Amino acid sequence: MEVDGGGLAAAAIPAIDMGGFPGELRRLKEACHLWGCFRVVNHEVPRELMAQMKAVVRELLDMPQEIKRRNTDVIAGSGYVAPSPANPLYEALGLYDVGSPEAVAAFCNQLDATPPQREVIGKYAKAIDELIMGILEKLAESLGLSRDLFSHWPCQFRINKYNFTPETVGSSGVQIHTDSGFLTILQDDETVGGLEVMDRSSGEFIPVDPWPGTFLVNLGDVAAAWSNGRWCNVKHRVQCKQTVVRVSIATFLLGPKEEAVEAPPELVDAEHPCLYVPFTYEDYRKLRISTKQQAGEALALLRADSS
Ligand SMILES: O=C(O)CCC(=O)C(=O)O
Ligand SMILES: [Fe+2]
Repeated sequence: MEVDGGGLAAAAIPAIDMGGFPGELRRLKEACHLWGCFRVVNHEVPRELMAQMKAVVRELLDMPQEIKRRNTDVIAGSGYVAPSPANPLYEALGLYDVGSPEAVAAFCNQLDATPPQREVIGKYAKAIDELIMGILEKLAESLGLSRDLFSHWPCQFRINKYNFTPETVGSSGVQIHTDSGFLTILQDDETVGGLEVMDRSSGEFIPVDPWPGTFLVNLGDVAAAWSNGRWCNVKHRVQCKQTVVRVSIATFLLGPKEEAVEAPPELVDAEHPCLYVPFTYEDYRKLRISTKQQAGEALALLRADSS
């Protein structure tokens, strides 16, 4: 696949060539350790499908509020998010469990999606699932693990719209947070910037410039715990910098549905004692909501050495 050149900032965040393995393993490992995020380039999701999905998402988000409100929560916070006093510029639609044909059909029915829109959503879900599987395989390999460690973890779509206007330049579209799950595949806006990730070494926010045809992968809190602290959960936010509507599509690979999140035994030894007590993703999600700690701080409550 052809990849357009990235901007200066895109060069700072590691770009991983999906066609470049096993050569890319060392850079992938470093990206997870130092950044908790990376761009994936040269992947197999067709550019045309990415564009079609963006168009469908814009159409759905442009529907009247009374229709969007039918997209109700399946798990806490998974459905429609209306603009609020805390986040007046932001709204989102959500689909929990992208891998379930029933869940996809329910989402499409709620929003009166047309047959062509349904077809695009279905194709995109399949293509992203394959991309996730490919990335997970490489992530496991980068740690010297080869087993299929992540099968049947549910995925959630969230399609985000930022209603940026001239008056809102300089304000926040989404506050600093980490993603709660294992990893996120983000198709950011093709032209409108605003996403920023924290450089852990300096604490500074680095702009993630649009880079059409690529995805940004963010590691979340579950990945930090599962890897026994080898990987970091990237802090990020969205700032209003331009006066144009910004649209992004996030696919979250959350965590195991019923079993506990815990580091595989290969990642625990005398030099790397187990950092976190086992926890279920659902309990962790509730903990983040109840403590209002959205930037990974809630993980500290699950430290094995906390009394
Ligand atoms: O819109 C973006 O670029 C980022 C969205 C995000 O961080 C999220 O949905 O968790
Ligand atoms: Fe996020």
